[in-house]
Amino acid sequence: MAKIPSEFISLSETCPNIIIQSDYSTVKNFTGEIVRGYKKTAAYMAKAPAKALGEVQKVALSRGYNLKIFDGYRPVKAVEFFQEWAKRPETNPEIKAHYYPTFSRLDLFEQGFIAKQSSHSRGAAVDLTLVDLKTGKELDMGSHFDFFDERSNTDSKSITEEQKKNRMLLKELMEGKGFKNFSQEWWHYSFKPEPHPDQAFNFDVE
Ligand SMILES: C[C@@H](N)C(=O)N[C@H](C)C(=O)O
Ligand SMILES: [Zn+2]
Repeated sequence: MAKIPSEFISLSETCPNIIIQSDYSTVKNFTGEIVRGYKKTAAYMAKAPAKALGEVQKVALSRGYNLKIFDGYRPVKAVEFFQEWAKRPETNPEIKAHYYPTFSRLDLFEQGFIAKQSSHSRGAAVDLTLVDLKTGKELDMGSHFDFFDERSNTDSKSITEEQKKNRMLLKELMEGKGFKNFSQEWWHYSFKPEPHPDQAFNFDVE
């Protein structure tokens, strides 16, 4: 049984039947490695944001969509792992082409796509998308999760009207329950006010 601090709760508890796709607990992410601190497919957040996400899910379900979570709470050790990874030389051109074709690893921090002190570690942020209940498929957002490029900016001019509409639907649902979008990444939302603004956590996702 996972040992989770009392300030946190599993999103599976506050959001019944939520879909969790934890790429960081696999090698299928921008580092090409299992990210430090991710021990299984699970997602946690601080209690207030987790409950607010449950409210988002209720509205989404009533409109024919479920939420798919890519990441919730992120241990400090994972953020450190990202920084160590960025200092290492490029090794896999396929991964680079898939996740950050136009930037170097270090650029990703300088450009703001990856934070050195992340609201994910404070339990306030979530990376997510919408899934159509009828088809079981993700809505087309015009770029995939963790595609670090201008195209992933929420108001990117390089996407279709349909993709823009899908991003705006996610934004409307999230903003309706107290989350704010990070304009550089359509999938990243932080709950405001943060319940633990001065505390970064470091327990494993297990
Ligand atoms: C790495 C990406 N999924 C993300 O969450 N980026 C924001 C800026 C963060 O690292 O907090
Ligand atoms: Zn994020």
